[in-house]
Amino acid sequence: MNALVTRLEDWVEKGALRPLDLALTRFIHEQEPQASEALLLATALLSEANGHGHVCLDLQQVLAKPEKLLSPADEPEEASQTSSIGGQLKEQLKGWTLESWVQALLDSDAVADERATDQPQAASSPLVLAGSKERPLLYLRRYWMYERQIEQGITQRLALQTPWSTEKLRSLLDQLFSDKKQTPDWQKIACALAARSGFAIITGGPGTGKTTTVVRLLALLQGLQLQAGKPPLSLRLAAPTGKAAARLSESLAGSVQRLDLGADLARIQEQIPTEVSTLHRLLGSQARTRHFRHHAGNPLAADLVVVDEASMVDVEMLAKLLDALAPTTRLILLGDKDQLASVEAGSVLGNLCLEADQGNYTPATAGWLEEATGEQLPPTLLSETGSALAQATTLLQHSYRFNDYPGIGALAVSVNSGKASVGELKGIFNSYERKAKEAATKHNNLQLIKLDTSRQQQSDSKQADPWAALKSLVRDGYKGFLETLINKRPTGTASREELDAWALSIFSEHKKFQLLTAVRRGPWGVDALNQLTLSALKEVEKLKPLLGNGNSPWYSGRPVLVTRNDYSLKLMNGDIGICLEWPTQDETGRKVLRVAFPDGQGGVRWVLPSRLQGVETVFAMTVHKSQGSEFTHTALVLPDRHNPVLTKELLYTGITRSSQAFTLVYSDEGTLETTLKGRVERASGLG
Ligand SMILES: Nc1ncnc2c1ncn2[C@@H]1O[C@H](COP(=O)(O)OP(=O)(O)OP(=O)(O)O)[C@@H](O)[C@H]1O
Repeated sequence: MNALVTRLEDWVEKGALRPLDLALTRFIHEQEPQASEALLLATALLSEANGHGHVCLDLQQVLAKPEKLLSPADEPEEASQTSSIGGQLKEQLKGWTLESWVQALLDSDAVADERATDQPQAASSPLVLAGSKERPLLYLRRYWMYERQIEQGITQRLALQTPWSTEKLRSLLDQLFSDKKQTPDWQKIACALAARSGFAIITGGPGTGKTTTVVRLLALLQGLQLQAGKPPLSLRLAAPTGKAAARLSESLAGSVQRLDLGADLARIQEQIPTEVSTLHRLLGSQARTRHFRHHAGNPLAADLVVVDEASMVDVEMLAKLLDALAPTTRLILLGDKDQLASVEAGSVLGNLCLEADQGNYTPATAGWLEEATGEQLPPTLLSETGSALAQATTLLQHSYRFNDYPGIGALAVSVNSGKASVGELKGIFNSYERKAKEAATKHNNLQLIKLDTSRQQQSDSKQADPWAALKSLVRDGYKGFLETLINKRPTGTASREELDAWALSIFSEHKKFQLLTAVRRGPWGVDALNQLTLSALKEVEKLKPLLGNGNSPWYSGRPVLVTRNDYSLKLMNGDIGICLEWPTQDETGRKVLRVAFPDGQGGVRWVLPSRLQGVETVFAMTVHKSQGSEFTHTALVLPDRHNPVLTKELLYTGITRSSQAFTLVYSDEGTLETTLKGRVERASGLG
């Protein structure tokens, strides 16, 4: 036993386990001094797996592919150490069978056997064995409870009956979708299915009309309500981050305005909310606790809740949301199932959408849809045995966003298919670069840059800078934003309105380019790329005085990302602000630096730099953090060697952050290949 604990300590030292994983293992050992190695190793591996986004530990997978465990999330320099740790883990597991491991776990009081029950027990064992005989899953009880809450909350809502007749639905749907462009009209189908059920999922890639559809759905539901002479429904909209909430709010306002309802339905328009809050705010987060103001004992007052960017919602958040809703409150999840999953444990939207590509609509659903919408489902999407969830899920299939920029759409589809080779990827880049040249457009819609960073090792100073192409890209990308900062700066007597207008024009320029990185640490991580960008920008003579001398973290032009919610400053995780130097000086004659943030209502919030606690420079941003945001041009930099975070989902998410142009920067062909083949795999009992 001591040998195992020593080994675990060694793994912590080498960064393969977190101190937290060891602490939990020690806790179990203290509770049960006779604990078996099987229990202690399982506890350490489970805790580590939770840290990497798995909701549970799939014991069979551990035995089959131990090398998939204990890999640091984004530190390539530790990969070699990890492989030897992988060897030690294999040795540790030698001779273990699934049956013997399960039996050893069940022999312990720390593990409760819940394989045969769906009902959460009030038992106190910290660990739960669930799943099935063939696929036993080990959970921390908390996570097991979350999954059960989600299953129950969804099942309960799927059983809710629609209060509206098919004729009434059809009549209003026909009015709302009189501009049919696709056959079948998936947006109309999504509205009908979401109106039929107490729970629905509307998923689709970028620009497939999720927001447009939800606005029409809200108009449909509010319209049916008002036509029945009832008071308007209470509708609440939320997103996982402040950034995503602000973006949805903006696009909803536009979509609601564009709704063409005719005079008789115009009053519906006034009853469609455009205000979107973060999920934390919706549920009433409380300082220093995991608990929310709203829960089963104090449910949220709403008839319907819509959650956008649901791919970013983790298992705990969804469980708490469902817990905070009254059993009759309807829930609709919107999001792109193919995007990266949440940072925290779980890949809930992906798990719930496992059947979405196949449709699996029953003949009964197809018949009802034909009556309610006039649309016919393709026979290939029908199944006699489709689940209840499949009947409430719609995959929007046609992207309207990339009509003018088809290169990004083509690239996203190819990467998402999981079948693209490096050769095919290069083919797509080449063909769109060529098209851009033929059309003589200044900016390429797609651009592929290969850096030869192996030359970095050589000390020959006459060698060209291996990072030159990347530096030139960021100089070009951030030029407009920094020039607006310099050229449009108001004079010393500027009014507050003029300062606000200046900041707003800087925000809109800043959204035109964003450098993305796959990893947080190391030479390809956020810090290194922030430094590289800063030094590249300082090579431009007129930008030098602007960007400070390195003595202070605060300088004019520093873009910052808020990394934790600050309710007193009304700043949310994901908000981006820009540090600006006011044209006036303070009473002591010093420069006045303020960080400008969009206030969400078209104005500016100015904050003293010293008041900002959780912020980081964001010339470069991880793809994870970029979720829920969109930029005119994004450039994604891949590291030069393989790393477990490099997956097709990461690449797809990076590509789809771009609205007009995308640049991929890589230096190693093999890494690009493994990225295209990599998959986010997260153990879970859902789906
Ligand atoms: N049925 C339609 N007919 C014509 N244009 C449409 C239709 N649906 C959506 N669009 C247009 O496509 C664009 C993207 O739509 P929308 O914002 O609703 O998509 P989304 O899936 O929410 O996008 P995102 O990926 O940004 O979240 C918008 O300009 C919208 O006006």
